[in-house]
Amino acid sequence: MSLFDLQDVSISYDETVVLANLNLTIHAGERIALLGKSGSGKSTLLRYLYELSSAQKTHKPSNQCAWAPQAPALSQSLSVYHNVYMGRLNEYPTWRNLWNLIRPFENNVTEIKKLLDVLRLKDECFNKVNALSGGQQQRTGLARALYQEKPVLLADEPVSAVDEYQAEEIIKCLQSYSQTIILGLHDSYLALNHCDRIIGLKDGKVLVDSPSSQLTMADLACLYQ
Ligand SMILES: Nc1ncnc2c1ncn2[C@@H]1O[C@H](COP(=O)(O)OP(=O)(O)OP(=O)(O)O)[C@@H](O)[C@H]1O
Repeated sequence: MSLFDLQDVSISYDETVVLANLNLTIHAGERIALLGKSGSGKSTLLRYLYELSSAQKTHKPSNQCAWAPQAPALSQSLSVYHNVYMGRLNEYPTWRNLWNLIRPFENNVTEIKKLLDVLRLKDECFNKVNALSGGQQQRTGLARALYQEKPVLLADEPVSAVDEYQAEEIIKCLQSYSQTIILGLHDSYLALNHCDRIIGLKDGKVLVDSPSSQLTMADLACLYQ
């Protein structure tokens, strides 16, 4: 089943075309890494896909995509727990959400702590976001997206602020929460080892689009020259 089918799509900011004449089909179950040097358009493409999925939601019960941007909009004066819980606000009635603000529900705390454990944020669960580092805040945004348990996850640089060991753990975690993942990454090694398809952007175009099993690190060097 195709989730996204872009035919000759160009994406612009005002008059400036960032990605031109894209032809991309993305299927359910794929684990895709978007690669390319800074400014090549990875975030632009991810945001476009998320907006497309949001626009399509009138035809579906709900948006099937969770979105973890590079700079998540977090409520700084609330705890990590409450920011993650916000991923599911729409699932519950208002009275329950208000009650949870004062007295968190045990089942939600258990679920969220399990997720925070993988993201190495468990000890921060009830700390306010404004006391966290940039990397911890980014992972809080990622936890909020994962907590939605949507079948598709679009994540922009989800592991840019962690060490390589933790990056591998986090990518595995993303794969266990969502059937389809599309990640903007800077690390070609991680992309080759944890994703099954690589889409490489350069000069406003798709320069590479292949199964990662058919690519080596040397094949990806062209994206950064
Ligand atoms: N809101 C915006 N308005 C105008 N131009 C933008 C906007 N956002 C991004 N751009 C431009 O679009 C191009 C692609 O940016 P984008 O953020 O998608 O790249 P990227 O590959 O995600 O970069 P990075 O790896 O640094 O995050 C860049 O030239 C950037 O300056």
